[in-house]
Amino acid sequence: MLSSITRGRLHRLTGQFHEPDREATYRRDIAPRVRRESSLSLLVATLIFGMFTVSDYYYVGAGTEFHLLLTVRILVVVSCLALAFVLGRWGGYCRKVWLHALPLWILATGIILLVPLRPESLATQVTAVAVALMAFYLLIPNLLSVVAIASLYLSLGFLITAVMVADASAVVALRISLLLIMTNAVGFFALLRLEKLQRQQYALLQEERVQNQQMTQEIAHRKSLEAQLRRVAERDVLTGLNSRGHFMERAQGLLQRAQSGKSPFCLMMIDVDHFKAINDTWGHSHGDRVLATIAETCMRSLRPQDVIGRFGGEEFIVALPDTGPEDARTVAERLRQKVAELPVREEVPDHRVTVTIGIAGVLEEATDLPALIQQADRALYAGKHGGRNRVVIHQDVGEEA
Ligand SMILES: Nc1nc2c(ncn2[C@@H]2O[C@H](COP(=O)(O)OP(=O)(O)OP(=O)(O)O)[C@@H](O)[C@H]2O)c(=O)[nH]1
Repeated sequence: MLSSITRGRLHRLTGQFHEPDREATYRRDIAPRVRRESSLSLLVATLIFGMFTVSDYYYVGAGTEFHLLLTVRILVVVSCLALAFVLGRWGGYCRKVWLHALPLWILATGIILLVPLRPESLATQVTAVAVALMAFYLLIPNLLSVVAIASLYLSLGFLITAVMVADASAVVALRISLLLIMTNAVGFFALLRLEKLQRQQYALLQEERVQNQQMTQEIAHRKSLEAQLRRVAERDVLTGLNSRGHFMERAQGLLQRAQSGKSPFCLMMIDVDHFKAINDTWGHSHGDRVLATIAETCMRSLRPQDVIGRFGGEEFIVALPDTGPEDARTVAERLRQKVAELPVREEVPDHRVTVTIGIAGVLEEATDLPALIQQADRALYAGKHGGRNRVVIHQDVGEEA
């Protein structure tokens, strides 16, 4: 099915694209194929032309005429073979159209020259000319104008020679003319159709390529948008830590791995003490900077395999794989101390920022993440209740760190 893309874009008589640029691109794209096919067709046609030496001998026998015929055939064959080689290597279809036309003219001249040398076999030669014309039209691809002109030259040249040299009668000349007109017409329209079909196919292919390219670009754009969205969803804007949702996903994975590998796993809830007072006294922007500094401090103090996220407000959450409660306490203590020593004098002058940390460890196999969070939260609450700036493990809720 041909789309509207190609309809009306091809010249009626040449089958070429109306737009010169498009035609030039088309020719450039098919140049290697045309070169190959032209060279091969020429090779075959030349060899067939040469093979007719046998029939020359049959018609004229060994003698001067035969030698002349042989010379013509050898000249045509040698020059055409050389041109077939040149075409195959350098026959640029766009710039060197004359190179494609030349062998056709040589072949046509060779065929015309046979008439005075073998006038008695005119009938056979008419058939040979008709076959040669069809071969020109059908075997030489994508060169309609070149082929049409060469065919016209062969037809007229043959007709004139037949009348002038072989003394063809008016009736015979008329018959030859009709046959050649018919052969030319059939050949021309067959090649015209072929040229149009090939260009239509090419145009459709181009269109498809453009669409595919657009689709690829669209897919790449969407993928990059998706990645951007994912990054936004996974990160907390203020602190750069994992967002709550992303933390839950990652922590869930770590917990499952710990449970199936029967390795210890702990969860830490970190809450900034009296943070409301910081906001109220120095403003939200100062509060934000304090939160970001604490987040950075925590992140730097953890191991690469630990996962930290912002749980909400001034609360952070940490998953510690391969860590038992006592080791988690050590980590938490280190964190607590580092926060307490933070140089945040610029943000909150004369204020010592502290955090309270609640820890829960997996004791039973069935413990799930929400339960663990609840336990850590309870420990945190106990820590707040117990005076803040401390670490509390869930199993010893009520005790001070
Ligand atoms: N600047 C800033 N403040 C926030 C943010 N998220 C939550 N807060 C504030 O953090 C404060 C938390 O206050 P509370 O829950 O009363 O806790 P607290 O004052 O830290 O007291 P304790 O936790 O009991 O020690 C609230 O005033 C929130 O508005 C944030 O992203 N930036």
